[in-house]
Amino acid sequence: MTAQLIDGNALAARTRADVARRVQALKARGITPGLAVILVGEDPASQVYVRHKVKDSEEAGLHSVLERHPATLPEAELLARIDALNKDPAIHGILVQLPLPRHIDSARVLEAISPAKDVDGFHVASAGALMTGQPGFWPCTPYGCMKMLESIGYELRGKHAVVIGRSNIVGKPMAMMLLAKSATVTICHSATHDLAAFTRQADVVVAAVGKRNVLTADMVKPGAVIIDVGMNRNDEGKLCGDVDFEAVREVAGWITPVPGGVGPMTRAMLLVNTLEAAERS
Ligand SMILES: Nc1nc(=O)c2c([nH]1)NC[C@@H]1CN(c3ccc(C(=O)N[C@@H](CCC(=O)O)C(=O)O)cc3)C=[N+]21
Ligand SMILES: [Mg+2]
Repeated sequence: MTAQLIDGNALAARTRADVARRVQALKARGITPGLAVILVGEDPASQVYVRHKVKDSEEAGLHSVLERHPATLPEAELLARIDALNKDPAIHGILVQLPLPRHIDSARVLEAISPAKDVDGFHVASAGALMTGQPGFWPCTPYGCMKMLESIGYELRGKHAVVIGRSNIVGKPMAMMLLAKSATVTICHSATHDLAAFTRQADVVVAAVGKRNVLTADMVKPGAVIIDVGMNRNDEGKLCGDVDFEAVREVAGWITPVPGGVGPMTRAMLLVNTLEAAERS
């Protein structure tokens, strides 16, 4: 059996088209959704990512502002910029690209963003809202994973979902979203004894570790749904996920590729969150 692919590029394109339609409807009411993206420093990967985010938003008809600051920007100045954007009525979403330079306290910066404009969903208020089932912004990567599961009509209720990874950005919010759909959720991490014993029981595995071949074919129950959040480089320098894709696809029922899986959906969900921030304003 060869797994069916969950095509993140195609789903992201449909999501962006839907956002573009809703943006036009908002514009007809005199509201243009606005996204501010703040980049501190010259990290090459971050420069590529923020350019993508700005391009995506412009193509969907959003107004976007890219703010670039030198790596030496004092934390107080960054906080002052966030304060100004919090008060700017043309801006509905604020994203501070991570990682930040070491002299800046990332947690303090993320907490300075108004929860009403927290389209990354990284504020503690957003995390608390997700955990307690209240309205708030969901982090784009796990939210995109949920949309991928939804796109194949997968019923999570009563299923065993194993999340590998416990970051605040992916693993923990992913577990909360799966739990909200009444899955039985296990969170595995670097201290887990016998990871394979858990993944072999899983109907759904979400791999979000940031290490190649964390999930191999012998660790997968036949027919399981495999969501690969990893973004790594193989020995040839090619982008690859956390899953041993070619071998696992012969066992799994569904699988997301890297590239072309979770990454494009992460970007699309940022547009959705920004649009919804404007709709709520
Ligand atoms: N405040 C903040 N929010 C973020 O959401 C955030 C961040 N900081 N810092 C960096 C990470 C990384 N990230 C990616 C999203 C999509 C792709 C993506 O679209 N990847 C493509 C391939 C890209 C390529 O070819 O290099 C894919 O998987 O198909 C990649 C990386 C968002 N991040
Ligand atoms: Mg990703």
